Amino acid sequence: MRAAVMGAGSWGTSVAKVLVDAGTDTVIWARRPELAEAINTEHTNADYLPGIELPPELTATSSPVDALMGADIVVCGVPSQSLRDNLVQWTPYIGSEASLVSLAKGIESGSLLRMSEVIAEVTGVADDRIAVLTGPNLAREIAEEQPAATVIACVDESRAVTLQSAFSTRYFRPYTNTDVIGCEIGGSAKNVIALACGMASGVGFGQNTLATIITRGLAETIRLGVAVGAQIETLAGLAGIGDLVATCSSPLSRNRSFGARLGEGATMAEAQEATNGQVAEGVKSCSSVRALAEKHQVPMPLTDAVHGVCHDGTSVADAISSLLGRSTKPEIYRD
Ligand SMILES: NC(=O)c1ccc[n+]([C@@H]2O[C@H](COP(=O)([O-])OP(=O)(O)OC[C@H]3O[C@@H](n4cnc5c(N)ncnc54)[C@H](O)[C@@H]3O)[C@@H](O)[C@H]2O)c1
Ligand SMILES: O=P(O)(O)OC[C@H](O)CO
Repeated sequence: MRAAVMGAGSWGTSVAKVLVDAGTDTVIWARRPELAEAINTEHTNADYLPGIELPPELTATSSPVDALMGADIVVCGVPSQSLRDNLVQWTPYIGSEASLVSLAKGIESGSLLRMSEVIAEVTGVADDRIAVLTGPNLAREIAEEQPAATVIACVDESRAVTLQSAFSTRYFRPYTNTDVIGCEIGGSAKNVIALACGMASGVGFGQNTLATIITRGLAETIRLGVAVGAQIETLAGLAGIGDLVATCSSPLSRNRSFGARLGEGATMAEAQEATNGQVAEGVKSCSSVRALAEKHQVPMPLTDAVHGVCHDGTSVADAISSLLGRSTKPEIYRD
């Protein structure tokens, strides 16, 4: 097995390390030649994972063609809104039998497609060769080899099992799932809910508020998931509640950190600084998740509130008042 990890940000680099540690021959593509050089010679990626020693077996290149040639597994490790443009460049060099694995947790703006749908549309690859890797996986903790589980989802269960083995290490434990939709909805929605948790924490609210947002965030994620064909069990698992809890609770989360700065009174530009130049997917995906919910007539009040703060100039205080001012309802409802 040979893997190409396309994207040398924090998660692409951690996943490349996992693959090498799992015994999979791996090359990582970095946009900047100097980063590829640093990975090859110093075995570090100081911008994204400072202090982490990468395995010497991991090779890097700034040529997407060199990375993709002969790869059995192509791991898509760039942010959601740049995946389409990158895939257009990569497609001619992707092998006819290769598995494509999406790492990105977002919904494409405009098209409202999930990342596996973007991959299928651009590359023309059939669904049974497209997989998603998602779960409670903060990149730095995985790079530090802290134990964690994840999900590898593919409609072709046997391909998911093959990939499971390519990504299995003594610290990283993948479970298979055939519910690609549920895994992608869980991964995209949790970033938006983590922004809300960050805002609450930035304002100074404690654990009751956070638990309320996580639980009601899961409720609206399940409503959206069910409307687009996800299984509730998936959202009750690692790709749903698991990732939601990790992202909403950790100061390592870029989405939570971004929200926390907004809750403290920072502007959007100031909040961006809290992520050290790394992507906080929920900032853009709150609009596409909201649009997807509107398309399916699914109420997502927390997502609406986050969208209002990030894109409509609503203050965090007004967003909170408006959420608490909504009419009372039963805990469980579907419409
Ligand atoms: N970091 C994590 O803990 C983590 C964990 C699981 C999933 N993810 C998801 O993985 C995806 C990638 O996130 P990340 O954490 O590696 O992000 P990052 O910001 O750390 O790195 C993004 C990488 O993509 C590259 N990039 C950015 N824009 C690009 C473009 N237009 N064309 C080509 N390359 C571009 C950057 O140079 C960088 O190498 C996101 O969807 C994120 O939600 C992240
Ligand atoms: O840092 P975040 O907020 O992008 O979250 C990282 C991962 O998705 C957690 O599983």
